Amino acid sequence: MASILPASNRRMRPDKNTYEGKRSVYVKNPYLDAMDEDILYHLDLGTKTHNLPAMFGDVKFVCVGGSPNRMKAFAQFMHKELQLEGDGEGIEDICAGTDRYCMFKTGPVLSISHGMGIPSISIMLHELIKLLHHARCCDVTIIRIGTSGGIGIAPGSVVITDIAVDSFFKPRFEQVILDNVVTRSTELDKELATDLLNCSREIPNFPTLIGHTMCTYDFYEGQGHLDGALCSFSREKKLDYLKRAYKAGVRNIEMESTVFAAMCGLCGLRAAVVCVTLLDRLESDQINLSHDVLVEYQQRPQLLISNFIKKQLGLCGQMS
Ligand SMILES: O=P(O)(O)O[C@@H]1C[C@H](O)[C@@H](CO)O1
Ligand SMILES: O=c1cc[nH]c(=O)[nH]1
Repeated sequence: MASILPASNRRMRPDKNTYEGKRSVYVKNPYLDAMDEDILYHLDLGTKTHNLPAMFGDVKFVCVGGSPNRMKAFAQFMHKELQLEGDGEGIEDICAGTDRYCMFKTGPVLSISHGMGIPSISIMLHELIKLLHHARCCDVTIIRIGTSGGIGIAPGSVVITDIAVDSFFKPRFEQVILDNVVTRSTELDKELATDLLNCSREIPNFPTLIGHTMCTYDFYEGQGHLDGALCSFSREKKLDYLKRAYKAGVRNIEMESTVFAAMCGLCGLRAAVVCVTLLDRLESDQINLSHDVLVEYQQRPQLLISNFIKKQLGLCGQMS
């Protein structure tokens, strides 16, 4: 992929953020326009060193997930599904110059890892959103494809999030800015969620539902695990909490959806969260699936999203 800008182009700056009749990617930072160069440090990309419009201008779908290997596997899968040239095995990590995140591009689909938890995905999203903005991308759909703990549903179920809630079951993300707390909405695109659910119905034996997703700051104490290094609550308290979550509409728990929904919503990205559940937290805490089952479960959101993307691109006669 041609990525490094010739010296003569190094002063090139993106145009203003307006694209007639299209939904552009917004940045809401008055300082950005005045910057001579924007270095996307954690992605090892920049506006002077890379021709971002040439590299990424055609991106229409961005898929993100915690694990670098999963996101590479997804890119290879998309390569096959979109019937792109070659076998996709040698697909290049665009962010190879940093080991913070990895990024792969297959046609109009970008696949990026975000690590675990709100701080990690938040840093990636700041730089990704600026990247899409600098590249003048428009009409971008972004989907988090992840794993989660289910509440009261069979392991292996795929949950499409209608709204992300915090540990108090509230649809909000509280961003600490300097020494202020700013509350942001965590609503996701309802039409996109419904389209994804309809798409899932075309896949045989594919348990899928729409529900609230609870996003916590921690895997163990934050999610009521009895198996962490620290645990100061009883089994009864844990179950009482998870049952109250279920009653509030929560069907799964993970660690990124609130900030993902908040940031994408503010920046004009059509966003969805699709996570497979690895266990039912009313039944257990330890994830003891065999490797093969774990791999198969993790592929479920990938299969759904690949079918969805193919449909969107008019390749629906070739569903997996
Ligand atoms: O996308 P992944 O599968 O990494 O998402 C969940 C939430 C945490 O990042 C992690 C905890 O195991 O998995
Ligand atoms: O229980 C789980 C499983 C995966 N990811 C989570 O955040 N929680």
